[in-house]
Amino acid sequence: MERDDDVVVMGEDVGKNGGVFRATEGLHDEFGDNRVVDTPLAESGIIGTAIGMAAYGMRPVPEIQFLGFIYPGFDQVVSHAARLRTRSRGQYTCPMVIRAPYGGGIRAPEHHSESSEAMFAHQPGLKVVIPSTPYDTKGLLTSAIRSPDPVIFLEPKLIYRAFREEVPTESYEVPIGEAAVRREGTDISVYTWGAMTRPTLEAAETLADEGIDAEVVDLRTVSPLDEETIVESFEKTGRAAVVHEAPKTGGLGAEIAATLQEEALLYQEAPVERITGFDTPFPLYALEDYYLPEPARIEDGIRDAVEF
Ligand SMILES: Cc1ncc(C[n+]2csc(CCOP(=O)(O)OP(=O)(O)O)c2C)c(N)n1
Repeated sequence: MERDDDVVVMGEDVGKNGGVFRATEGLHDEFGDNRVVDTPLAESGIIGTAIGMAAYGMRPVPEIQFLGFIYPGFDQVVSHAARLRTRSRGQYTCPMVIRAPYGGGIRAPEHHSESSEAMFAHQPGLKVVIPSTPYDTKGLLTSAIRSPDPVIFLEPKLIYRAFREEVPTESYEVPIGEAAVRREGTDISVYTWGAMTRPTLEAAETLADEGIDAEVVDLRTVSPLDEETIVESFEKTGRAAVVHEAPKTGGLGAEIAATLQEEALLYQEAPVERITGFDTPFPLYALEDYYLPEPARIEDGIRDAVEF
């Protein structure tokens, strides 16, 4: 925001209040009413306004308070933001970043915990980014804001303030569309992202004691997928599991499994395991821990694939 006056933050309570998760804290004091805008509770209006601002050269960063509340603005995202470039044959672009806390694990009520990243990944014209570390969050958000096209930037609520990491004060970019191999291994490739990265790494460490050496790939961007890194890892291990919070049916696990079939069938030694949430609406507190993949369930899934 210091470097580019066109970057404007907007959303429900992002200004004086600093946002429900304090992600925009201090920005209003520093940049004032015109750069940090408290909006009405109206997601369609927030995103629609941001699209207009973006089309005319600004770089709006609207916050949707929880991803589960984006649906009133979904029409704006799909019908307009995603296709402004193609509709206008490149005359207009939509350099907008929609930030939204998402995912489960913090005992929030209905609408606050779901993981609908696959819905956005299925829309051509959008990029969908999900960081899993503080360092990546800053670098990916910077890349997203500088991107000429719309980015859906999903922030896993479970890992806000969950751990600390050194983050440079200077500006840097982490490129969109590049996965990170978080743990190298030779027996199975485990693909995950966001808040599931840490329990997956924990499961991999436990399995290492049993002699199962899992490679853990944090996708970081779920659209476009980094097919090169995904396939390269699989060619080494021949086995795969995908861990995501979202329901299994129609989730990105299916997309990754299909990609492996198309690109590396002859390397495949076992069916691709999908370790996911369940095909139900996200449950209330009592069942939340059961719904979300946790290390023991992730370990079981990986064992199944390795022992097939
Ligand atoms: C469509 C939608 N967007 C966001 C929210 C999250 N949310 C819950 S309460 C609230 C603030 C409501 O403030 P106000 O309308 O002034 O009512 P108050 O609770 O202060 O009486 C928000 C943004 C929501 N519940 N639904």
